[in-house]
Amino acid sequence: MPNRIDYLRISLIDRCNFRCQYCMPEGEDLAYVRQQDWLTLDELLTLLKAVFIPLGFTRFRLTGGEPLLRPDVVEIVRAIAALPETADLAMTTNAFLLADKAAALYQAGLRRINISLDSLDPTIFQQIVGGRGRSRWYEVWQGIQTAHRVGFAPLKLNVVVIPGVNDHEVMELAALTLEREWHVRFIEFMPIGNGALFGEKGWIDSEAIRQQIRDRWGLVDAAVRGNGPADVFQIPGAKGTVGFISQMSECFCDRCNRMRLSADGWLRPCLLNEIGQVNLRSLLRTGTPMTEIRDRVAHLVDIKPEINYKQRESGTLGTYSRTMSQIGG
Ligand SMILES: Nc1nc2c(ncn2[C@@H]2O[C@H](COP(=O)(O)OP(=O)(O)OP(=O)(O)O)[C@@H](O)[C@H]2O)c(=O)[nH]1
Ligand SMILES: C[S@@+](CC[C@H](N)C(=O)[O-])C[C@H]1O[C@@H](n2cnc3c(N)ncnc32)[C@H](O)[C@@H]1O
Ligand code: SF4
Ligand code: SF4
Repeated sequence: MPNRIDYLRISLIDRCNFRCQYCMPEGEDLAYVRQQDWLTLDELLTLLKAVFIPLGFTRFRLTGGEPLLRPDVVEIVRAIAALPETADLAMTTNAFLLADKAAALYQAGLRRINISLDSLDPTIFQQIVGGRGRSRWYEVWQGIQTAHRVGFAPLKLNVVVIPGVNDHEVMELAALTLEREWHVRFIEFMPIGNGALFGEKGWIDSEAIRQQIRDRWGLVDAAVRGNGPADVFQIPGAKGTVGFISQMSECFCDRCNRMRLSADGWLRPCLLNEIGQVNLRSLLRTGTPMTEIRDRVAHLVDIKPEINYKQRESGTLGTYSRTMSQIGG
């Protein structure tokens, strides 16, 4: 029985205020989508109401680039949260601008937020996210604290583990869950965004990290689940959980439940396979009847199992014309 495809990751913008080494390294020349090519709020709502919701999509995640750079992000949240069919609305952000925006986002109806935090050391953090001067770790930490205070729950922290860069911090990051109701997820580095860095260092198997945690504190299965691919565990007695997103060492494509919509309206059936993409913005703007657009998307949903990524065994991925920041992770 194929999985139900009901989760849409919506990238609001392909720009970012960070330059994470593993995603959009400094110095790399990226062609950004022109602002007039962004799907407008009206176009996004039209697609949700007339295409995605009728096809059974009810769970939505706003991502980017950095979604908080999108000027109308609060209005977008309010509009999607107000749709009666929305069963879940979440955001993935680097949290640099979150301290100022957390309350407005919460009031607009956002309840769940995943934040990238690759290091607890401001110097290492700055090395990972790029930029000079005072580390931007402090604003991010402030953003996380504010989100917690405002009431976002579950609050998840995403850590991309880069061998030789932040892997020595894994235990300290896992320890955040002991006293706080936070959910720390370790993500295996994927070779999309910075092939050179990946080539040198590769990824660390989730099981190796689990074993370190098990040896120190013990580890049991946790009941808390998200919509995504994380396997979730808990240190006995901890308030939060530790999750593992193991796209390199373990395959979760057989439970894939999602598609991705880029800021300029390209619908992408699989993160790691460029086959089958369709430009919904262009269909919309050329007046294609909504029934026809819906049929095109319904067809993609039907054939998604054939498109889903299958080259995992080789341990390498293809070359991609769009990187993670452009797709939304
Ligand atoms: N290969 C692959 N990786 C994914 C997929 N979905 C999420 N990921 C990875 O998991 C990371 C974190 O995802 P999030 O944006 O936090 O979303 P999520 O894990 O789906 O969210 P929850 O609903 O909270 O479980 C992404 O940046 C990717 O690295 C997917 O479909 N395929
Ligand atoms: C592309 S970012 C967009 C949202 C936001 N800017 C952020 O960083 O949370 C979404 C997620 O992709 C992850 N990511 C980016 N490049 C990656 C890579 N090469 N391998 C694994 N995860 C990656 C990030 O860590 C982040 O959790
Ligand atoms: S991971 Fe997120 S914060 Fe880092 S460069 Fe990519 S889009 Fe920006
Ligand atoms: S790689 Fe493709 S098929 Fe596999 S989980 Fe990610 S989006 Fe789904």
